[in-house]
Amino acid sequence: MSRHQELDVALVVAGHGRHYLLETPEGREIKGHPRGKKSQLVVGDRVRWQVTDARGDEGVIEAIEPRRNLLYRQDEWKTKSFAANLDRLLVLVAAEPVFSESQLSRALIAAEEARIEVVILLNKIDLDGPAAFARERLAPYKAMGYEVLEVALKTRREEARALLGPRLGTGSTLVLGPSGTGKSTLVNLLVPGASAATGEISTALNSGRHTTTHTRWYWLDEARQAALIDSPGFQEFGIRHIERAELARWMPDLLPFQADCRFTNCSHDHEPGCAVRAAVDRGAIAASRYRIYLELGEELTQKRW
Ligand SMILES: Nc1nc2c(ncn2[C@@H]2O[C@H](COP(=O)(O)OP(=O)(O)OP(=O)(O)O)[C@@H](O)[C@H]2O)c(=O)[nH]1
Ligand SMILES: [Zn+2]
Repeated sequence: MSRHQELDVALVVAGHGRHYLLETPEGREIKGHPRGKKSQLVVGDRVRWQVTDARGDEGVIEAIEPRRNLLYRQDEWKTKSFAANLDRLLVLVAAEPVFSESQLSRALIAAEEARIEVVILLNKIDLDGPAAFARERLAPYKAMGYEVLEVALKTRREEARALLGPRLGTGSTLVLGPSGTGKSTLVNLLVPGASAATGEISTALNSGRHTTTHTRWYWLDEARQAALIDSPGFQEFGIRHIERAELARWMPDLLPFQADCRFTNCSHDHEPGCAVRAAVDRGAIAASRYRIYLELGEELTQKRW
């Protein structure tokens, strides 16, 4: 048993640089400072802490509890963690702007590898033409087993709330979505007062912008059974942490075929007797997904320096 076992537990609900906002089981907010120089804490972490001030609202973080999972991205230069101890990932896409299938696939692969359940949410279905096109592009993802929900977060608010409320009603959900898809609209629909909280943090940090600049945990209900985690936008979802040889394993449409390849270490690229390529040829795997597989495979094969 760890020597920190007798200390109080708290949840990391936000982090800015070297400071963390912790929440006690009673719902009190504590300003937490990690011991040591480098800190690896992320939102969703549970920590053991010890009070350091007379009022009891500041403390030092002594230890981090083991994580159930951690979602992160990794490019050539750095690793960026999104959050820990997630029950699901909600990938938000929209009819407009047209979403990148590569970015979507990257998020799904990272979630599969981290064993985190995924829900794909298509927003702006009030835009008929673009929505039909988006649906078409999402069809392969539905076919490979992903849950795809559809909403118009701005124009059909009650309908969206009725659909998402129960679906996200337990556990922690991280929301990822490119800029302009309606991430703020989603958070504000489900978390009354969220924009004020974002503003407060922006003011405190002098960032002056009322967009999400930090990852933040929001409770969805008073009983604090369900949470939504909002995180800032990013350019590219690097998946350098995925093994090249394992890539197809995290792609549910490729996975069932690879056992039938002639070579057990088939890269599904050029080898004879490749069952994955045969499946692509007869349309059992979407051409777009195979293209993404090849691109990602290439990326993961490149030397790091
Ligand atoms: N037509 C339509 N527009 C929507 C819907 N939901 C959001 N929008 C619009 O889409 C734009 C982007 O919405 P935001 O919620 O600001 O998107 P965001 O993803 O937070 O974008 P960033 O702030 O750039 O990160 C806004 O102009 C919204 O009004 C919808 O259901 N239908
Ligand atoms: Zn193969």
